[in-house]
Amino acid sequence: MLVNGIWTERWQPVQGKDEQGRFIRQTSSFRHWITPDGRPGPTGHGGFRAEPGRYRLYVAYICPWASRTLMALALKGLRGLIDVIVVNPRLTDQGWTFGGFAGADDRDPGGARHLHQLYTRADPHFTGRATVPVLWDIHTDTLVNNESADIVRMLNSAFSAWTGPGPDLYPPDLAGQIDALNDDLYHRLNNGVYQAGFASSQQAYEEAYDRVFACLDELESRLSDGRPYLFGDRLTESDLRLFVTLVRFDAAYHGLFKCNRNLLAAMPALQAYLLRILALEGIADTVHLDHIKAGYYSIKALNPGGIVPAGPGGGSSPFTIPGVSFHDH
Ligand SMILES: N[C@@H](CCC(=O)N[C@@H](CS)C(=O)NCC(=O)O)C(=O)O
Repeated sequence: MLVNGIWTERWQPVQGKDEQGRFIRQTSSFRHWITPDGRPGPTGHGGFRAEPGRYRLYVAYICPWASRTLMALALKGLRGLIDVIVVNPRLTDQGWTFGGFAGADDRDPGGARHLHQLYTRADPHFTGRATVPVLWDIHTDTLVNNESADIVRMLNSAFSAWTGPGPDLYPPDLAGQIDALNDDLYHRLNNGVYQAGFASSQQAYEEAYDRVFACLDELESRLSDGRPYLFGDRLTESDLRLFVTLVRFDAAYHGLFKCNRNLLAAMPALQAYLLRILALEGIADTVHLDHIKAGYYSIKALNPGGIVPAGPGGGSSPFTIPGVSFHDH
């Protein structure tokens, strides 16, 4: 992490913990918004006008938070308007780096060797973790936003002059319900699996494990009425949030994070939902199972030997579905 602009190599996967050993995720620090006319959004400064070719999105395919921004790019038809740079999935003692892994970009067009250099370019005294995703403004050479929830929401509306409206991922009539479900999904599931994986006490692990599976059981029952998406026929932000955790579940969370009551493949409604979203145009390209496995299983604190498991695979693999071309990278 960075301390007053200086990189410290004492990187710990546990971002913070409370007195009971519960994992705590750091809050994001750059909160500016791209808006159609450059006016400030709900937080941060103005001046970030939606323009094709002006912005760059730095992601790691391993990272669920970054992946939801990639899903939003795909669904909103923004892949040609915003440049995407993919980092190496293995976190090093310099944090995220460029190059050295198939499917990752060899270099940063902006000249950084490590992602943390973008943070210090934007704020020479930055203190905190250099996380992905990063939304970068090429024109003013600064970091716009490093909070995926904001990025998904601004991509939903800022660029409609170029793309047309596309699917509304945050429709006003569902906003309150989406906010409530997002909050619940974050605490019990998206971050819940990390709380299980990075727990430093048995009690903290078991609490997180129980929350994860209680949440999955509720979602399984919610989707068992045949609805295609969480809120019925409309795909929303909440679906992006659920998908990114589900698609990593059997490959990483079941084994490495010890969320092992059952595989997701054993939950038919959730599995069908996962495959339904994976089949949407552009979504399979956001999922790179080789990055996901290599990245998670390189976390030394959890897997010192660095062995990457061969499974899951075979007939029950979620990635062998007819009609969906899934590439490892
Ligand atoms: N609040 C952030 C969280 C992002 C986050 O935690 N990213 C992780 C990867 S999944 C990261 O970059 N970790 C690097 C580190 O902690 O040093 C968001 O949703 O955008």
